[in-house]
This record gives sequence, C-alpha cells and structure tokens, in this order.
Amino acid sequence: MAESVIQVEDLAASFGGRTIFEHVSFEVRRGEIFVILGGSGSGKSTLLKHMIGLYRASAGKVVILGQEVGAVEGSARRALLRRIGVMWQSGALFGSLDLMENVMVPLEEHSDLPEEARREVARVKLGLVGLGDAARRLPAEISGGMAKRAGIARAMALDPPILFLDEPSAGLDPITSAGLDRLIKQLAREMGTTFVVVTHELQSILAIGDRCLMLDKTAKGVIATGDPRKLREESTHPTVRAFFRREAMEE
Ligand SMILES: Nc1ncnc2c1ncn2[C@@H]1O[C@H](COP(=O)(O)OP(=O)(O)OP(=O)(O)O)[C@@H](O)[C@H]1O
Repeated sequence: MAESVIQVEDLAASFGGRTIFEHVSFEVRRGEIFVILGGSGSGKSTLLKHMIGLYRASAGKVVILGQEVGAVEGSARRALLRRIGVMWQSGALFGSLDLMENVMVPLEEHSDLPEEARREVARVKLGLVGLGDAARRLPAEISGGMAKRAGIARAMALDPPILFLDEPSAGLDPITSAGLDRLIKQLAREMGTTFVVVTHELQSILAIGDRCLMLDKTAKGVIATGDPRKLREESTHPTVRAFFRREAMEE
C-alpha cells in the first residue's frame, strides 16, 4: 500500500461557535484520487480550506508531507504551500492575462527561473492538459471546460506532489465533465500526483475516486469512507444509500 501523504486527525471546524463538523480523521495515500463528498452545506469546502491552511482548526490537526499545516510558519510554511497546488471552483484565472501568462504566475512568484524557462514550463503544462493551441487566448475567449483545464495547468506549474481541486465539474455539461475526469485520472496515473477532489457529482466520484469520504450536515461529521463503488453497493447508512442510489438510477 502506498505511504500516506496527508493525515487528518480528529479535526473540528466551527464558525462563531457553530460546529460544522468534528472528529474528522482520515489519511490520503500517495498517488490516489481521494474524493470529499457530501450534500450542500456539509462542510466540503470548509474541510478543504482547513487542509490547505486557510482556516485554523478548532480542534485536531492536518499533517501534509510530514508537516502540521497549522503549526508551520514563515519560510517553512511557504515551502509547504509550494508543494500543494489548488484549483478553485471558478478556475480563478486572471482575466487580463492569456493562458500562458496565467500558468506563469506561480513560477514568477515562487521560482527563480528566467522568463524563457518559465514560458517553456507553461507551454509544457498547457500541453499536458490539452491546451497547447490555446496558450495565447484570454480567459474570456475559452469555454468553461477549458478554463478548468487551464486552472489545473496553473495549479501544476510548480510540480506539486499534491493537487486539491474544488468542485472541478461545477458548471460543466456531462460530456465536458467526463473529459475533465479522464484528464484527472491520466495525471494521477502518469505523473503520480495525489489528488484531493471536492465534488458532489456522483458520476465523477465513481469515475475517478479511488477512495472517498462523505460528510453530512446533520451528523456534523463523516458518515462513510472507502471505495465509492463499494459504498454504492454495500453501505447500509440511509443517507449514503440515498446519495448513491438517487443518481445511480440516472446512469
Ligand atoms: N467563512 C465562513 N464563515 C462562516 N460560516 C462559514 C464560512 N465558510 C463556510 N461556512 C458555513 O459552513 C457550512 C459549510 O459550508 P461549506 O461551504 O464548507 O459547505 P459545502 O459542503 O462545501 O457546500 P456546497 O456544496 O454548497 O459548496 C455552511 O453552513 C456555511 O454557511
């Protein structure tokens, strides 16, 4: 079994005294696609933000690549954050920069590479996500699916061993979404990148998830973990069954 690269231990999140989830523990192994799922408001994005150190835990901790996210500071923190890439739901591209310039941004901020080398890295990353021909286009000139791909290329600019994707399928039609799923799987297999993906799209979960964790608003925590295909067949938890059955019937 691959080594674990992320450990989440007894994590709790709350805002203004309101608990969103507590007692959340799991680990993510090197090279796997780990999916965080759950209904609206269950705390998926909140968990992701705790994992990358944007929020402070009200209890418990997150350890990434051997370092406690909430405890490292200064240059050690910057070094740790360099080793994780994040793609936000919207793709969050800079509208005034073309795709190549967008992918070059993290390289400008975090590397000493000369301009020509930065361009070359950006070219390679855009090629990797199938956007080799669109490097000079502006975000306004591309489709939603292309924007997601560009967001992934930018998140990969510094070759992070771990990539976090926040709702990659949101706003995409099923065919584009399936194409994005294939890309994520390909990157995990070929580059050995570990993915943590937040989504509630069942088709995606079944297509790409090696393992998943399901959060629940009422339970304020985790109600299932494991292989999503097995959960679909075997879970006896009513909410887990309802989630997997609802959309399984649409397949
Ligand atoms: N910064 C914040 N301040 C206060 N409350 C917050 C904050 N971020 C999230 N919440 C609350 O935490 C709960 C979980 O929100 P979160 O966005 O993590 O859910 P989610 O599962 O990602 O939902 P969705 O699928 O709708 O995006 C919600 O009730 C939300 O209002």
